[in-house]
Amino acid sequence: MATAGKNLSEYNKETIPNAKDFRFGIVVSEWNSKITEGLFQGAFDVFLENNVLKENIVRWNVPGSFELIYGCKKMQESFEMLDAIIAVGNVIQGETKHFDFVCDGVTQGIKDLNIQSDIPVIFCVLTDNTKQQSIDRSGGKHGNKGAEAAVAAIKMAQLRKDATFYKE
Ligand SMILES: Nc1c(NC[C@H](O)[C@H](O)[C@H](O)CO)[nH]c(=O)[nH]c1=O
Ligand SMILES: CC(=O)[C@@H](O)COP(=O)(O)O
Repeated sequence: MATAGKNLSEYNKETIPNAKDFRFGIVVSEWNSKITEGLFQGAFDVFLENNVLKENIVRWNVPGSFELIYGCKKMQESFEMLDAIIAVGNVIQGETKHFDFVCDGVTQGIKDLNIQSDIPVIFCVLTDNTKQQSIDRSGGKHGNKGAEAAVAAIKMAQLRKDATFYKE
C-alpha cells in the first residue's frame, strides 16, 4: 500500500514491546532541516510514548543524508550499549541525477551497516520528488515517517534482545 493510503504515525500500542529499558541513537541529516527536524520529533515522541527515558536517547547530526552512513557506523562503534539506531534524512529530487546517487548510496550503506553490525539501523530517509511530499510525510497529511521508524526501532530492539536470549 502506498503511503497515500495510510497514516505513518498510526500504530497499535498493543503490538509494541515495553521499551523502558531500551537505549536508542538517532543520527539526523542537516540537509532539508525543517523536514528532518520534523522526522526527529516524530520518532522522539513515539519513544517517550513507549516509556523510553530521555537520557537513553542519543542524537548526533551529520551534514547530509550521504553522511548518515558514516555517522551511524561511528555511533555503532561508540555506543555498543545501544539497542537500535535511526538514520534520519530527506533527499529531494533536483535538476540532476545526484538525487539517484545519494538515495542509492545511503540505501546501500545503511543496508551494509545492518549486515556488518549487531546494532540495527532503521532507514528513516525520505526520498521524495517534491518538497510537498516530504512535508506530507514528516508530520503532514500522511503522518510522520519518524514515528514509523521509532516503532520499527523498538520492535527490532526487542527482536535483537530475544535473539540474544535464545543464543545463550
Ligand atoms: N541534495 C541533498 C543532499 N545532498 C548532499 C549529500 O547528502 C552529501 O551531504 C554531499 O554529497 C556531501 O557528501 N543531501 C540530503 O540529505 N538531501 C538532499 O536533498
Ligand atoms: C539530491 C541532491 O543532491 C539534489 O537535491 C541536488 O540538486 P541538483 O540535482 O539540482 O544539483
